[in-house]
Amino acid sequence: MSSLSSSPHCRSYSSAAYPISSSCNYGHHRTAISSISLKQLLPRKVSVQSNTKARPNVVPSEDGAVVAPIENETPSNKLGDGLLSITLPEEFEDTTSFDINKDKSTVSITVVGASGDLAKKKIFPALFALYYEDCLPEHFTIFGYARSKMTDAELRNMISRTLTCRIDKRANCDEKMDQFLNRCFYHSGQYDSQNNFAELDKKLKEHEGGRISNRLFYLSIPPNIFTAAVRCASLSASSANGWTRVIVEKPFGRDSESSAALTNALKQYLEEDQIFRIDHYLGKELVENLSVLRFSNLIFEPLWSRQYIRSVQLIFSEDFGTEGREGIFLSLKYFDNYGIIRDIMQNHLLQILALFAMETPVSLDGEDIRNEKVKVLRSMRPLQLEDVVIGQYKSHTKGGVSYPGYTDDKTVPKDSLTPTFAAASLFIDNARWDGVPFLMKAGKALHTKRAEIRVQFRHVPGNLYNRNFGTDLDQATNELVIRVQPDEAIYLTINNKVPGLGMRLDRSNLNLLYAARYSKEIPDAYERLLLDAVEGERRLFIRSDELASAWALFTPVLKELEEKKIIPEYYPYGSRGPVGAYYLAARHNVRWGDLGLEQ
Ligand SMILES: NC(=O)C1=CN([C@@H]2O[C@H](COP(=O)(O)OP(=O)(O)OC[C@H]3O[C@@H](n4cnc5c(N)ncnc54)[C@H](OP(=O)(O)O)[C@@H]3O)[C@@H](O)[C@H]2O)C=CC1
Ligand SMILES: O=C1O[C@H](COP(=O)(O)O)[C@@H](O)[C@H](O)[C@H]1O
Repeated sequence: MSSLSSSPHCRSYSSAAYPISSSCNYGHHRTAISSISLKQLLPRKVSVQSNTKARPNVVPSEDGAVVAPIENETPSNKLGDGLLSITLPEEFEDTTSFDINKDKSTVSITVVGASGDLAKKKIFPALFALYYEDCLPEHFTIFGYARSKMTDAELRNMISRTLTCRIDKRANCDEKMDQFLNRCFYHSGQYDSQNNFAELDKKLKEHEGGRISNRLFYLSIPPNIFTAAVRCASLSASSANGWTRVIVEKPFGRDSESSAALTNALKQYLEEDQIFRIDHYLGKELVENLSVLRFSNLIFEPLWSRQYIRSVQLIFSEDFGTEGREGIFLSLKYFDNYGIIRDIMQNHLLQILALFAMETPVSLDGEDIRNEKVKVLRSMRPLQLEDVVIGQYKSHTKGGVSYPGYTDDKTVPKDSLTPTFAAASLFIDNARWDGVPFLMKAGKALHTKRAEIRVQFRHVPGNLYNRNFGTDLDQATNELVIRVQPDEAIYLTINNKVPGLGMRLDRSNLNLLYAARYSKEIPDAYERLLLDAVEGERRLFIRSDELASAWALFTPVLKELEEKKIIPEYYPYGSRGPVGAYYLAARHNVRWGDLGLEQ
């Protein structure tokens, strides 16, 4: 019998959505590995190995039966030698896929653009974190691919500078790093050369050693070379007998037309289910928690509509500008060509909005969730010029320190009108959200670094405490805040009585501050997304119809801003941004929830 490899951190469990799941140190994860489905096996006898530490994969035993790990072994199901025999009922028509060749399969991850900023800063560290947490498959190899000439040792040296170990458990860190680096290799090649990718293919095969090869390509390169790289990778380095998946980084075009052209080009070489468009905000812990909060707590879902919610605010701010950024920011003047609406709103904030506003999906399956998100996006009104305020930061001196303006950067044209700040009001024209303003605000070089979702509830009708108790309850309505970063938290602002013999009202927060509640370090978004891509879980990746709907909302206004050369409102570096944003909210009878905050 094939032995099932065990990881002390992996356990199996089952649920309707994720029938067989593994968990490394992150909590649950899905396994959707190609091979056979239970349906194909029925009504065959199934043997289950009672090894709680085993990975939850199913392998054939010598007599052809299927062997799977189980969580709990009882005397009644024990057959002997840790084996259990069950016959599956006919109605167990499950399409669950099991990896019948676990020991015979391998995953090769190729980081295309390995010499770049994102690869160094995020991708390799995330891969190491996955390895450190025992989340990568037993047989895996990592290849860096780029034009730069480098040896394996040089790549390892480069990567090692950005690897870190979890603060909460540094045990065996150096050892783990060495083991990880020994599984990293490099191949130098052009992005548009089939020959170079064929050479990579040869090297990958050597490492795969005859096992079933599953291949993941992470395109960490400028967008103008996405298609060439996909063409060459697909034609010359696709897996011959396993899966091939490609992670694509944003930007996915700069408007509806260019995005559609990119999608069509990718689809010449890849099926939709091979394309993993990454939006790293979807991998953030608190964004993942959004659906859990809403759908697993009775108290929220009934309030989640126009009836109780006055406005929803999606706020992103950074306390630094675009100066000094490396990688594509610097080399391709990316930001000046895209601006904050394309950089943050059309993707990160809109994705959060869609998750926030969607109807209950049929299940937690990736397609069911993405179907609901698309419906929200398709129900939205395309943005109008009057719904948008744009700004650009200018230089400012504070405490003797002088901060540069956006156009002071040598790589930015002096007359650039590119917005570094934008605020917008969006509407979802469906029964649940009719008339509720969804306000977005995103900016660079502001007074603070923060990303949060603020849900402002309506006032209490006929409120007994409306007057004379120290608080204007028409203003002091409940607010639910999901702080994505920093200091991840979920808190609800309520009105309460100030203790004492009198009757005075106060506002307080019921606060779930993650750092106080959990000692565990929160994984980086890239870790979650890379693991999902390896496991074939598509829930957090953007489907092409989602992308097209997202661009349809923003493209008209982006064109109008550019054609009419709308001048941005200038705001000092480190300020709260243009005052126009406050008027925009006021037009909808709303105040930005982050206004009163010190930081
Ligand atoms: N950096 C970041 O913080 C973020 C990046 N992204 C996206 O990730 C991808 C990679 O970004 P980043 O790492 O910053 O990019 P880089 O500019 O660092 O480029 C990555 C690699 O691509 C190669 N390259 C760069 N310019 C060209 C060119 N004109 N023609 C051919 N090859 C080129 C270089 O490798 P070599 O010369 O060795 O071939 C470089 O090391 C981009 O799509 C970007 O939009 C998304 C979010 C954040
Ligand atoms: O995608 C992008 O995100 C970063 C912010 O990401 P975060 O995880 O650090 O919040 C932003 O700086 C960059 O402009 C944008 O391209």
